[in-house]
Amino acid sequence: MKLVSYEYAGQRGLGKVVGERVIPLNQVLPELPRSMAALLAAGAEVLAQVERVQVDDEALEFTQIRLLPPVTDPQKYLAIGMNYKAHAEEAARNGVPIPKSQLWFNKQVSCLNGPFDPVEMPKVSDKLDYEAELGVVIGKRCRHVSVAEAASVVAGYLVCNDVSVRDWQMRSPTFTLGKSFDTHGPIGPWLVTADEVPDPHNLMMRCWVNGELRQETNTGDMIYNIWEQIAYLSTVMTLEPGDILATGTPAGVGVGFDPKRFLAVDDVVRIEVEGLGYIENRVVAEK
Ligand SMILES: O=C(O)C/C=C\CC(=O)C(=O)O
Repeated sequence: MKLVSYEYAGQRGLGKVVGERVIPLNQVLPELPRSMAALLAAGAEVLAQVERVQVDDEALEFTQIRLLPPVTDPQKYLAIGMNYKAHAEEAARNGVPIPKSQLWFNKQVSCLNGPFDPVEMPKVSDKLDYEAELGVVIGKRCRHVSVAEAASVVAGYLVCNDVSVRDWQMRSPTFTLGKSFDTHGPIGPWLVTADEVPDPHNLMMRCWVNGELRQETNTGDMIYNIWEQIAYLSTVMTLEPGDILATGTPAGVGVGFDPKRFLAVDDVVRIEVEGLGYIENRVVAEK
């Protein structure tokens, strides 16, 4: 299934994508939770009910709705740095040491943004950068998950742009502030449930800026794979339904070029992951 969060006539709801249309799930199933994290927490039986919903006259056209981040209310949005070899090497050229273990940082959930919404160029920096990433959405409350069990706690996958403000990122070893400006977490366009992604470690991922290809990889090139990431994180913390993990960006980020190629106002960043669709965001000046 492809599940969306959307806004229509001033109301927010959950939808299921069928072909070119979106079934307004909260209209068809009034008892259904209105947020993705709550829907995932409701469990397999409720999701099976959603699976059975058929398209009818109530279905909306994409032109009628605004897509929101598929998960609008995660408890956590965590991202791993330097998780593709060629990217770790380009970062090392900028003086960022190659990590000896998984390097995780927070993107504050307040940075989440819709798949086609504008991304702001901060007033305080012009070092704005893009990072194409495969996103994982957790489907079950879990702790101490083994590598072998990790696939069973995944609800699905989506496309992420881990937008980064490089000077603010490097002001502190946690990266957090430079990764967390408002609007700097576009995700989407929908959550593709795990049953429709037979091998998340074999997906082509690409990023274009104004039509120019900047990043291209296969997700099989990750240093730490998704199952290792979930096992590592869940050693430390309970993961909750709706939590989002960004699984690393490949080589080709703007700060990796010589001279550096940061984003400018009016640039358009498009990121596509095979089987998951694409997100596309224009850079605008911060209001
Ligand atoms: O300065 C660089 O070259 C890149 C630094 C950090 C990489 C990063 O943010 C990541 O998410 O990976």
